[in-house]
Amino acid sequence: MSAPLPPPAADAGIPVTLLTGFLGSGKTTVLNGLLRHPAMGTAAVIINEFGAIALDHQLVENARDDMILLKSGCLCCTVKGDLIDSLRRLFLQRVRGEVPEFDRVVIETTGLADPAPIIHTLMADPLVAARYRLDGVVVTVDAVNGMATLDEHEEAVKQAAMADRLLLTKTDLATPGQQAALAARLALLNPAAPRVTVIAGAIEPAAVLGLGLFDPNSKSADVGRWLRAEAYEAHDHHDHGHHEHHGHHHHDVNRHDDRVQAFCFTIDQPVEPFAFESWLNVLTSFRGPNLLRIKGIVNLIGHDRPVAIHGVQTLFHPAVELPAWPDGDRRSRIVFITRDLDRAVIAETFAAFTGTDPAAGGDARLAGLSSHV
Ligand SMILES: Nc1nc2c(ncn2[C@@H]2O[C@H](COP(=O)(O)OP(=O)(O)OP(=O)(O)O)[C@@H](O)[C@H]2O)c(=O)[nH]1
Repeated sequence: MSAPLPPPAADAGIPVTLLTGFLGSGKTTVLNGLLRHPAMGTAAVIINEFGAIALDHQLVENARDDMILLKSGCLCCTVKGDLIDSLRRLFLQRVRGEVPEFDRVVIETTGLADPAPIIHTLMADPLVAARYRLDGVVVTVDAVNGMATLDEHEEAVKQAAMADRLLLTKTDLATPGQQAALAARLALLNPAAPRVTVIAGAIEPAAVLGLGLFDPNSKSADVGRWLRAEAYEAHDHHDHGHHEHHGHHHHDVNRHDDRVQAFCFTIDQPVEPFAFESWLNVLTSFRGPNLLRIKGIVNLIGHDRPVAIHGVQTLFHPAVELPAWPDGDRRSRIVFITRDLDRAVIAETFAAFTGTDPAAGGDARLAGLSSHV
C-alpha cells in the first residue's frame, strides 16, 4: 500500500449487481420488475442456478442454448457451472460483437448462495477483476417469512448482513407488527443498508443500481453513500448479543444473528502505510473466512488524499486513492461485517500494528456528505 496507487477508477469495469435473498424471497419477481424498465435494456443478466429460466415468458424474445435475448434488450444467460467462465465469455463475446454491448450485469444467485465467495470471485480472477467491478449486493427479504428464515438459516443471516441494500418483499401480505419486527432485526444485523419496500417487483432501477464507491452520474467518489459510517453510530454492534433489550427476540433464536457483527472503526491519527498493510495482511491471512466485508477510507501518512479499501474474506480490491477528502474530516473510517470475530480482536490487532486505538462508531458528519444518502 505504500507503493504508488492507481488513479481513481471511476470507469474501471462493468458494474455488477449481485441480487440474492433466501429461497422464495422474491428475487426473480424483483428481477422481472427491473427488466421492465427501459433503462435496463443494456444490462446482461446471469442467473446462477440450474433449471429453466424463471423470467416471465413474455419478456423472452429468442432462445439460444444458454443465452437468450429479452424483449427489453437485455441479454440473459443461466450459469450451470462456473461464474468466472460465464463472465469471461460474456466479455469476450461483447468485444467481438457477438452479443449486445451490455453496460452492466445483474447476477441472480440461488437462494442458498453465500454472497462472500461470489464477491471473492469477482475480485480474485484477474480477467474478471479487470473487466468488472462490484456495484452492490442487493438482498430480498420476505416480510412474511423473513423472521423465521433468519432464525433457521444462517445463509439468510449472512445474505442480509452483507447487503448494500435490503429489499423487503411481500409487505402486502405482512402485518404491520411483522414488518416492524423484521425491520428492527435487520437494522441490528445491518445498520448501514437502507431498506426499500418492494411489492410484487415494483421497483425503480435507481433503488438498486449505482451503489458502488463511484457515482455513475457524477463519476466522482461518493464516500458518504458508499460507507454509511454514520449508520453505526446509533448502535455499534460489539454488544450485538444482548438482544433482550430489543423486545422482539427471545431465547436462542438469534444464534445466527449473534455470530454476525457489524461495526465501524474511527481512527483520529493518520496511519503508517506499512503498518496498515501489515495489519490487513495478518488479519486476512488468519481470519479471512470470518471477514464478510470490509469497506473504508483511510488517512495514510504520506498520502494527501484518502485511500479507499474494500475487501471480502482474504481478498482486497487494489486500494484506490480518491481525488480528495470529502470534507474537513480526515479521520480514517473502516466498516466491518464479520462472523465469529469480535470487534475487540480486530481492535487489538489494529492497535498492535499501528499503535493507535480505534474508536467505536461512525461519524454523523459523514451523513451530510452526499445528497444520495
Ligand atoms: N404477494 C406478493 N407475492 C410476492 C411478492 N414478491 C414475490 N411474490 C411471490 O412469491 C413467490 C416467490 O417469488 P420469486 O420471485 O420466485 O422468489 P425467488 O426468490 O426468485 O425464488 P427462488 O428462485 O425459488 O429462490 C412467487 O409466487 C411470487 O409471485 C410480493 O411483493 N407480494
